[in-house]
This record gives sequence, structure tokens and C-alpha cells, in this order.
Amino acid sequence: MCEPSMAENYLAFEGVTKSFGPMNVVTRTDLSIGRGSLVVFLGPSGCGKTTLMRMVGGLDTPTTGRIRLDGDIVRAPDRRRGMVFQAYSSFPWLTVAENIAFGMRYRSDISAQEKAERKAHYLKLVGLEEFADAYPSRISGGMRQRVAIARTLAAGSEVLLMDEPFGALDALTRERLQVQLRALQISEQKTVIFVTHDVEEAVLLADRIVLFSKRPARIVADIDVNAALGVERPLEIRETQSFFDLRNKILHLIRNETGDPL
Ligand SMILES: Nc1ncnc2c1ncn2[C@@H]1O[C@H](COP(=O)(O)OP(=O)(O)OP(=O)(O)O)[C@@H](O)[C@H]1O
Repeated sequence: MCEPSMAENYLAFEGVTKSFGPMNVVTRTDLSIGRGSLVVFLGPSGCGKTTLMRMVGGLDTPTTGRIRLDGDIVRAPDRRRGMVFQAYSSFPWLTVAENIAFGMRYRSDISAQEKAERKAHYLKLVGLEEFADAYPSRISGGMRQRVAIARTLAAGSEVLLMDEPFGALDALTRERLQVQLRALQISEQKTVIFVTHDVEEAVLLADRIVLFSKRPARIVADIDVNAALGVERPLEIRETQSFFDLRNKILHLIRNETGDPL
């Protein structure tokens, strides 16, 4: 077998395990994630997906093994990896524009002009120019999640770690953000790990789906969604036979392999 190239091995889990006291949460995990790909972690509740993601973020450390980003062992959080959670994480006392600029405030390596340009770029990218001066309490939940995504991107994060970021949104807003995230990831070429319970969301968004067993998390399937559906994912793709087939295949795997409903 060929060794994966550095681009394919951009984010690498090498023999990672995690226990909390006597509880084994993640069994030995080896996984290579390519730069610029959107990988969905799908698995039963409590199986260890968030724990895996927190380890990538440097918020938790593996019990054994290591995680490498671009060759460097992850030891602590840094701005190369930004997290977007389900709970809205905007600062209520800052405007939308100020929230987006927040991650750049102490960067001495970026000029004031570049900070202003980046702020304007990401404000536009997430379609919130009209709301630049609004406070988070005045905008919708979907808009607040767009602020959180823009802030992470503006801070210069190369890797976005998204833990059920659309979980609290209504179905229509969620759909809109799914399409926007997919488009944004293609245009910005960020590496994204996205945790969800929702099989349709996973199939719509992912380049690749990694399916985990119930705790302790073990990889039960690694699915190349691009090979099945292509890269472009308009919402209508959900009505195609290939989408249907892949969704059913994953539901079948979940029933038979993960040992738990999601
Ligand atoms: N700091 C901690 N101390 C002790 N146990 C923990 C800690 N963090 C997580 N756990 C436990 O590890 C297990 C896995 O949790 P984790 O949040 O990673 O699962 P998950 O797959 O993300 O779940 P969900 O999909 O429900 O969010 C759970 O049983 C949880 O209670």
C-alpha cells in the first residue's frame, strides 16, 4: 500500500486512544484527512465524536497516540484550528462586524488595513453586510452561526471544527446554511471536521463520512461521498436516486454496525 502524501495526510490521527478514568471513550484510531476536505464524523450519541474533535482542537489530549496537523503534533489550541459549536458563541456586547474581527484583535502580524479588508471580506462572504452594526440579540440564530463561521475564518483558521453547528436551527435555515457551508468550503479550501447525528446533513455536506461505532468509538465505515455524488451539492440532489441510495446504505450500516440508533 502507498504511504499517503502530505496533502492527504494533512490532519493525521496516529494510534489515538482516549480514556476518562476507567472509561474507554476512543479505541485506537488511525485516520488521515486531506487538506481542504470536509469530513463528517457520524456516530451514536455519546460515542466520542466531540472528544475526538476536542483533541484536534488541542482542548483535550489523547491518552495514547498523537494527532498531527501538517506534520506538527497538536499539543494546545492555536488559531490554526477554530471551533464552531451548536450554542451561539457571539459576544453580545459586540456588533456583528466587531465579532467577526474579534479573533484578529491582538494580531501584530496583520496591518490595520488588512484587518479591515478581512473583516469586510468575511462579512460579505456570509452575507451580513447589511447587519454589520447590529448586535447579536437583533439577528436570527442562523445569522449568529454565520457570524461564528466568519469570525473563525477571519482569524485565519485553516481547520474548522464544527460540532453540530446547525443543530439548534429550524429546518429551512439549516438547509440554507448547509448549502452555504458547502459552497464556502469549496471557495475557501478550508479543512472542515463536522460532527452531526443527521444522516441527510452528512450526505449533503461531506466529501467523506467517517462512521463511528457506539462507545468506545471505533471507525466502522469510511465513505467517499464525492465518488458517489460528485462535488457540487445543490439541495435538489436530495431528490436523486444516488443520494437516496447512499443515505439508505449509511442507515443500514448504522443499524447493523454501530449497534445504536443515532
Ligand atoms: N471531561 C470528561 N470527563 C469524563 N467523561 C467525559 C468527559 N468528556 C466526555 N466524557 C464522556 O465521554 C463520552 C463521549 O462523549 P462525547 O461528547 O465525545 O460523545 P459524542 O459522540 O460527541 O456525543 P453526542 O453526539 O451526544 O454529542 C461520554 O460518555 C461523555 O460522558
